[in-house]
Amino acid sequence: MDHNKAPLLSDLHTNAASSRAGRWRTSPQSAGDYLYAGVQSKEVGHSVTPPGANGEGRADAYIPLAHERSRAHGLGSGDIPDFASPNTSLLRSELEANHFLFQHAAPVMETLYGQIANTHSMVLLTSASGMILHSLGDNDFLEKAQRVALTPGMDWSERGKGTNAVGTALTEGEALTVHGDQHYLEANHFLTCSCAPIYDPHGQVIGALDVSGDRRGYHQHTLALVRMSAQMIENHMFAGVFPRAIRLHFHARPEFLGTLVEGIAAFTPDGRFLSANRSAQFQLGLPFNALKAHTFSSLFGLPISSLVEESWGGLPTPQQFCMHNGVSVWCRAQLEREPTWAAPRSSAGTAATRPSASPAVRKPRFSSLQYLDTGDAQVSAVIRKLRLLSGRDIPIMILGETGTGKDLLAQAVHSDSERRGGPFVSVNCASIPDTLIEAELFGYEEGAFTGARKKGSPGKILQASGGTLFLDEIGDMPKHLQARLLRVLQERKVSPLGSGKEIDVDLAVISATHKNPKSMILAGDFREDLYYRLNGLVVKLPALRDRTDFDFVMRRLIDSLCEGNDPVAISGDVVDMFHRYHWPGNFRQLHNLLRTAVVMVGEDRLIERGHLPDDFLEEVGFEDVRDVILQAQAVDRLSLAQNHDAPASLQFIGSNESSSPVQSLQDLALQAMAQSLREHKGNISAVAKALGISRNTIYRKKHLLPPGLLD
Ligand SMILES: Nc1ncnc2c1ncn2[C@@H]1O[C@H](COP(=O)(O)OP(=O)(O)OP(=O)(O)O)[C@@H](O)[C@H]1O
Repeated sequence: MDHNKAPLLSDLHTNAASSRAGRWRTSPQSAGDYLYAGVQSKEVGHSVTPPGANGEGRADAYIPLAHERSRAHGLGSGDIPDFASPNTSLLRSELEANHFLFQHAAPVMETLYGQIANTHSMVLLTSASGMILHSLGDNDFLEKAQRVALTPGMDWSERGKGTNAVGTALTEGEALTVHGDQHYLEANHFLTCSCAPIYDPHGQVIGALDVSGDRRGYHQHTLALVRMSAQMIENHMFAGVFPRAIRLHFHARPEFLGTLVEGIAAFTPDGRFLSANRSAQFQLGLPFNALKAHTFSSLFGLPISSLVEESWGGLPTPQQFCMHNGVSVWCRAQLEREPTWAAPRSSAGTAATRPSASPAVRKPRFSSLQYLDTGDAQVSAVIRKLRLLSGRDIPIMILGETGTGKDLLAQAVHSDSERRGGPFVSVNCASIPDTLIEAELFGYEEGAFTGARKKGSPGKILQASGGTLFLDEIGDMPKHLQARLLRVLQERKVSPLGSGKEIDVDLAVISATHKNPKSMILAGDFREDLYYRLNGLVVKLPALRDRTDFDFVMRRLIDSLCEGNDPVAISGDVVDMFHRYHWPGNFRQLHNLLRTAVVMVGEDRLIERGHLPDDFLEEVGFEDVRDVILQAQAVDRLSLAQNHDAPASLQFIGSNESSSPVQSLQDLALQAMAQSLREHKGNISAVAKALGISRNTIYRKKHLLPPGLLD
């Protein structure tokens, strides 16, 4: 038989999708499986555990096939192996060629040897061709080993020695044990050998790690040790190979991050797959070659920029991602070096005034739930709920003032869902004239009405089939169309205007409104049945003024607006003003304001009061006065409650103190807040109620209040 045709075990596996022979038998049910799978034994056979007892019948299959290949190589089992002295010049050139492997393997071999010392065995490193490059071993066994040529420079390929752990593991691409008489050559029957192939970060077998010993000293844990050590070598090699890569470390259980069994995958700064270690391949359920066609976002459903954003600036906390196969894993990202487009993450508070550390050329903004989860507790809770519903096609209704990011959130839900490959079709029910909305939504046949386009139009609902339909400003949908929409949602069929036929549609529906749907129902403007059809989950986005991550989102917006120019900082005065303002237009307003300011800043790259529009400054000024009046009222309420003769603020204004009344009123208001906080033991809602001010006003004054009152 031609040895090239000699069968591999992997040939027998119908779902062996990998170039790494025989490795991919099944996809993981859970990434946690790898905790065990990564170290499990593939024992060919020995006298303690009978061949085949270790699952899948594979052990039985190795030996006959390997023996068949050995015969095909022209070997006879009784042959005396070639124990001639090793060819030193060949060894030298093989060592040079395998310098990278040797460098990473040598320290691991030492550690492994430490584990097996005094067990009459030795540790061997071989090249991909099966030549022994390095050996460490017990003296008593070494002598015997030398007799069977377990020394550097000797060839242990299947072609040279027939079935043996090194040769067979390299041929099958699988870790395995060959025990006693399972060696093809009788001369090797006194051995027990466990070997794992070593893969380089490009997915190629570059060598093998082996523990060989006297068969009487067999221990069933040896293969697991060898396998783990090979993985250790592979993980070491991984680190320095992709200098500009983004490295992702992941595992189903966060406590396994940073351990030997974590998955490691590398991506280019624009998200292309570079490499993955064994655990990563196992967890992703794809072999190396199949992964090459993937990107970070096709595997993790997120743009790589959001990962950079999350992980930049120190040791990031692990984040939970859902992989393409539905398995959820904890991830930590490491940047080998800052990609030119990475925007540094700033923290909340004063850091918001800091400019980026380097020119921030960001990729276009992406939409994903992860991207939007920037630290505000209410937003995080919304995102948590949406993640739980992901993939269930439960209708979602997003509430929130104008500009709070309802549209962006809907896009994020879509791009994190299994429908992300399908269309995301947005219809703004408020911006389409009543007369056209029906045609726009349901489509029309050619000539269905005057002004209709020549060839007709499929309509937004049909366009969204296979993806997500986003009905923005659903509260503005004309009532007569609400019934029609309800029918589409119930029956999942659409009938274009002027056509008698009904077409099946398959879509997820997200709706949004800045209005209060319940009040609209009460007022008779919104059909209750449609509301209940749309509100599988209702989530509310907070107003910008109420967000506790204001500083972070502001900083991120500024960074994205700098777009490759020098970074821009923002003065403390402006930040304070932003904190005081109530932002009726929310993100949209902040975005517009900052866009102008970033263009207007001079060479000192600092946004100051003068870079803000006059009407905005006027409004802030008005709000400041209103704030003072509110605070004065709060003080008065408190003093009246304490039976003072006259309201404290009025008493004060009537006195002849020289300091500014505005400043002093603020002090009084602060005192009132502090006192009330003490009385209500820090319960902000109770204080807000008692003083007649918003909770947010209290939060905004946090930095001016005595420490410990508001923690
Ligand atoms: N979390 C965020 N970070 C930065 N920008 C945001 C964020 N959310 C929204 N934006 C920006 O604010 C603007 C308004 O967002 P979006 O259209 O999603 O709001 P909306 O609530 O749907 O508004 P409307 O109710 O008026 O339709 C967009 O430019 C969007 O990119």
